[in-house]
Amino acid sequence: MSPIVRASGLRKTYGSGETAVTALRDVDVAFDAGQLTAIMGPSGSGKSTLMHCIAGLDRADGGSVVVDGVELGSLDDRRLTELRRDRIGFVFQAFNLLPVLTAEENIVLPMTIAGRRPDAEWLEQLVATVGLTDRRHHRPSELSGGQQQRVAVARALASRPAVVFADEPTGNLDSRSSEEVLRLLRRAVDEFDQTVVMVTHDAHAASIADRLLVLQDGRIVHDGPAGTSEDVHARLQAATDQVG
Ligand SMILES: Nc1ncnc2c1ncn2[C@@H]1O[C@H](COP(=O)(O)OP(=O)(O)OP(=O)(O)O)[C@@H](O)[C@H]1O
Repeated sequence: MSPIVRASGLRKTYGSGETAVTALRDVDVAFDAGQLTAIMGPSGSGKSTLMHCIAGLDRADGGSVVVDGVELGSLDDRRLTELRRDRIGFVFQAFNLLPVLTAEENIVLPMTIAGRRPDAEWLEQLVATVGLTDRRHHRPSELSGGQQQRVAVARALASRPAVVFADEPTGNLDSRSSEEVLRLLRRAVDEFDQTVVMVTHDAHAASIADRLLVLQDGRIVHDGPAGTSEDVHARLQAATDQVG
């Protein structure tokens, strides 16, 4: 079975000359379907850059990215936007919900824009799974941070994308809401066979993953099972010590 996402020889440098910063150095990585992967690493190690390049939010300087069988480098901006809308789900630290829309309208928005209607039964299941059945007609300002992030997770899952990218999904949440969001991402993988890739600074969040990638200075320095929070912590420490 071929992976859902594959990056080969990915390179990215910001700026030029003396002030140039190399954020990715020949990164090769593949993500199989139905797995939850956590990406960790010290600040500035290239996590966001890697996620943005493999999610089609930014273009790498070299190498290739294939998502769901499509080589991103071959797409013009319009096609890339369509691929992101149709095949990729996003969860951001800042929720990014539209304030004038209700929870349910936010959930179906990407599909509405694409001119598609979500299957009614699937929508019911999704709203129930994220625990928002009685809040579906509320606007974001009437919801807690945890509830808003659950809306964002449902929105990411609504079109049954090939892959969901979550960038620090618990970064703005208290521990109880974080736990709820993490449990949801885990359920998306276990029950809906969703593929999820999550960037996080939180060792506990990473411990719910199947796989842990650790980045250091634009390279992957660890790739293996996530294990417990303590395991994650030790991996991160080892990667940091190794270079620092
Ligand atoms: N737009 C940009 N212009 C210049 N340099 C950048 C830009 N974006 C990132 N960088 C640099 O590239 C490197 C990798 O940054 P990146 O944001 O990918 O790291 P990160 O691991 O996600 O960090 P953090 O955990 O702090 O979010 C850093 O040295 C950063 O300063």
